Amino acid sequence: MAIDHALLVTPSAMGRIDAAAVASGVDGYGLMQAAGAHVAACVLAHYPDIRRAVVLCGPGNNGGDGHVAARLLSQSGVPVIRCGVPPKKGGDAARADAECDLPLRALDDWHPEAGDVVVDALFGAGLDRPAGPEIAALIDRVRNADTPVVSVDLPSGLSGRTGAPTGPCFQAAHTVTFAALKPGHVLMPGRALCGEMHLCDIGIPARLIVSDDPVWRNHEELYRNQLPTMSAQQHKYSRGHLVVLSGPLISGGAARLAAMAGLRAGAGLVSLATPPGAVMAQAAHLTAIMQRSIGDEETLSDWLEDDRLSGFVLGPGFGDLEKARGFCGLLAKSGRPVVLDADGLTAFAGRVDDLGKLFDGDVRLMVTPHEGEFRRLFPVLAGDESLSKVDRARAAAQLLNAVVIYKGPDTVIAGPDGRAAVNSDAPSWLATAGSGDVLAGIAGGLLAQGMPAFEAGCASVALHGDAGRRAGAGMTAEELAASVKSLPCD
Ligand SMILES: NC(=O)C1=CN([C@@H]2O[C@H](COP(=O)(O)OP(=O)(O)OC[C@H]3O[C@@H](n4cnc5c(N)ncnc54)[C@H](O)[C@@H]3O)[C@@H](O)[C@H]2O)[C@@H](O)CC1
Ligand SMILES: Nc1ncnc2c1ncn2[C@@H]1O[C@H](COP(=O)(O)OP(=O)(O)O)[C@@H](O)[C@H]1O
Ligand SMILES: [K+]
Repeated sequence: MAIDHALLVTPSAMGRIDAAAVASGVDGYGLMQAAGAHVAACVLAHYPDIRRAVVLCGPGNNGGDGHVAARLLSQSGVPVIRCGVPPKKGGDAARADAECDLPLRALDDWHPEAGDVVVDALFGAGLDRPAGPEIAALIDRVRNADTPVVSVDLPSGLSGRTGAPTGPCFQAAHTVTFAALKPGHVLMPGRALCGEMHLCDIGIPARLIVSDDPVWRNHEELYRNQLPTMSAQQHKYSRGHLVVLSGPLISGGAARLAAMAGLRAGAGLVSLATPPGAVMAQAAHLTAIMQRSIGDEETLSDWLEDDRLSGFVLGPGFGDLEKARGFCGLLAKSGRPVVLDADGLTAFAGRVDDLGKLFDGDVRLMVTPHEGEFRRLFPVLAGDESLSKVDRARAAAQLLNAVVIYKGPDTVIAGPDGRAAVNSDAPSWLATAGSGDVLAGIAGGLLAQGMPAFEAGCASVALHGDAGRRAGAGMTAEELAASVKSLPCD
C-alpha cells in the first residue's frame, strides 16, 4: 500500500529499518546529525525566549541525538547545560559526545531556572525496563518546576510499542520523532504524554519504511476504493436496506440515532424493527425511516425471508439481553452483515465463544465496544498489561472472527486477518451520550451497501470523526447524526 506516511512502526521494526538504511549505504552518523538538528530547530522555533537549554542525554543513540542537539543549540547562541551518562564507546553516540565540547555533567547537577527548556534525550526506542529512581527524581524535579520538555523520539519512560508508560515518564510539550510514528505516539496515554508531535524526515529512504506487522493510522487510502459509489443505474434497493433493531418504549432514541446515521451513510432504505408496544412512540418521531413491528423471533424470522434486507444493527437501547442473543442468532443464520453494539455486546459477556461460533466463515460481524464493554467481553485480554490496545483489538477480532472497533480517543479498528488501524484525530466532543449509536449506524449503513467489513470499519470511524468536526464542539448526538456525510471531508 502506497501510504508509508500512515504506517505506524514499532520500535523494534524501527531498529531494523535503521539497520537496513545503514546497510544500504546511508550514513548512520548522518541520521543522528539530522535527528539532532530537527530537535534543536524545534526548540528554537517553539521557545524563542529560551534562557537556557538543559539537554539530558542517555547512554544510547537517543542520547546521541541529544549530544548533537546540545552542540547545535550552543552554536546558535543558546546557553546549554549538557547532563547525562557517558555513551557506550565506539558508536555514533560516542562520536556525537566527542564532537560536543560542552562538559557532560551528572544528571542531577543543575537546578531549574525560569526560562529553562529541557531536551529529553534519555531513552527512546531502546527503553527496555522501567526508569529507575534517579530518573524518577529527575522527572519529578522537571514537573515540579513546570519546565517545558521537548522529547527526542519518545518521552523517556513511554513504551513506543504500547503507548503506556513503563514507569516514571516525562510529560512532553513537544516530541520530535523520525521517519515514522510509532504506535505509542497515537495510543493513549502516550499521545497525551507526547504533547505536540513533529514527524521529521532524517533521510531514511521511504522504500525502507516497511513493517512485517503493519499497523496504520486510519487513513482514506485504507478504504477509499471500497466506499459505496453512486451511479445513474442505482435505485434505493440496490443501495441496501439497513435494519436497526429497536428497544422498548423507554429507550427507542438510541436506535433512531443509529438509523438516521445509517441513512446518511448512504443506505437506500432504513427500517426500525420495533417491539409492538413501542411502534406508536417511534412513529411519532420518524419520517424517512420506516418501521416494522417485530416482537419476537418468529416475526423476525418471517421478515428475514426478504433477502433485500442487507445489514443489521443490534444493541443501541435494546434492553432485553436474552432477546438480543436470540435475535443475534437469527441474524447470524441469515448470512448478512451485523453490527453489534451496546446491549448487543453486553448480551454476550461471558459468552464470547458462542458469539464467535455464530459468525464463522466470511467476516460479516462488526463489534463496536467502548472500554467498559471490551472489559466485559474480554476480561483476560483487558487485564493483560503486556498487550497494547492494538494487540487486544486484534486478539478479540480473531476470537470473534469479526471486525472490532475498539472505541475511545484512540479508536482501533482490527480484523481477524491481523489488519489494524488507529484513529487518533477524532474530536474529543464525540464523547457525548448517543455518539456510539451514531457510529454503529454509520457502520451498519456501509455494510448494508456491501462494503467489506474491515474497510467499512475504518471508513465508519473516519466519517464519524468528520461528522463531529462538521457538527462542532457542543454538539449533541442528534446533531452528529444529522452531520454524517457518506464521503469524507476534503
Ligand atoms: N531509528 C533511527 O533511524 C534513528 C534513531 N535514532 C535514535 O536512536 C534511538 C534508539 O537508540 P538505542 O537503540 O540506542 O536506544 P536508546 O538510546 O533509547 O536506549 C538504549 C540504552 O538505554 C538503556 N536503557 C533502556 N531502558 C533503560 C532504563 N529504564 N534505565 C536505564 N537504562 C535503560 C539500554 O540498556 C541501552 O543502553 C531512537 O530513539 C532515536 O532517538 C537517531 O539517532 C536517528 C536514527
Ligand atoms: N476523547 C475522545 N476523543 C475522541 N473520540 C472520543 C473520545 N471519547 C469518546 N470518543 C468516541 O465517542 C464515541 C462514544 O461512544 P460510546 O462510548 O458508545 O457512547 P454512547 O454509548 O453514549 O453512544 C465513540 O465513537 C468513541 O470513540
Ligand atoms: K526521549
